[in-house]
Amino acid sequence: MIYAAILAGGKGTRMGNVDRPKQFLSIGERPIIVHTVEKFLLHEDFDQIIIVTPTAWINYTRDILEKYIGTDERIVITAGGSDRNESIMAAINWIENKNGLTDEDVIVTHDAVRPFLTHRIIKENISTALEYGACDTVISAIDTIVASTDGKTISDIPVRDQMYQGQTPQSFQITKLKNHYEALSSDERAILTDACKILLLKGEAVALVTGELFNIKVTTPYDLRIANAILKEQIHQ
Ligand SMILES: Nc1ccn([C@@H]2O[C@H](COP(=O)(O)OP(=O)(O)OP(=O)(O)O)[C@@H](O)[C@H]2O)c(=O)n1
Ligand SMILES: O=P(O)(O)OC[C@@H](O)[C@@H](O)[C@@H](O)CO
Repeated sequence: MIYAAILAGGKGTRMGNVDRPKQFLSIGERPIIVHTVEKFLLHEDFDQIIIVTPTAWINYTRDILEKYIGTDERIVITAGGSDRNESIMAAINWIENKNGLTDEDVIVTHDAVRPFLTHRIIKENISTALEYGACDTVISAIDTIVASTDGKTISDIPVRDQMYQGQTPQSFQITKLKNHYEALSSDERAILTDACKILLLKGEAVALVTGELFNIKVTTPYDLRIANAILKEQIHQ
């Protein structure tokens, strides 16, 4: 089976003083999450599209999806977790409880606040996860990456042509992701800001899928302005 997990379980604190989590703010005439869910519904490969949201926002999520998209039997809405990876695991738990898990099952995990992903990115995530067991959507680093372990002086400047910026989707053979996540210590889990590192910590290979510069994550008020500009540009293309 091929599943999508659309990660909308966050609070959006970096968006500042808004009346709802950022995934429900609008770009153009529609909430960000509606733009994102629509991209997945346009893909016939998905057997189920699991949207994880904060418990208090489950009914609201159902209402806005019905208002803007209508109903679709592939859509499931369930409560997210305490952090991004716990939200992914909440989606996997839903799958296991409903359908069980086999080693052939793949999940495409995606930030709900990245509404500009493309059909090609989704297609390549599915095929690459089926072939390699795990993949990450990335773009080549544009700026030179500077590392600092003390936050005061530079500890490293890696070779830029070996550097990439992580985006999403991040896609996996489900049993591989689940088994490795459950084997992590709490210290290992605490440093994670994505899901691919779960596999790396356990020595697994993670393949690259090429993203797009416009596949941005809407995190701050500035990103919201950029996202509206990207939407306007795409509408007029
Ligand atoms: N417990 C969580 C935390 C985050 N996310 C999702 O993961 C994506 C990327 O995370 P981020 O941009 O950090 O979102 P927030 O955690 O909501 O933002 P902030 O850190 O500003 O609070 C978002 O779509 C967010 O909804 C999630 O599903 N469950
Ligand atoms: O939750 P944060 O915004 O801190 O980070 C999320 C990002 O790591 C995630 O969206 C991808 O970029 C992973 O590569």
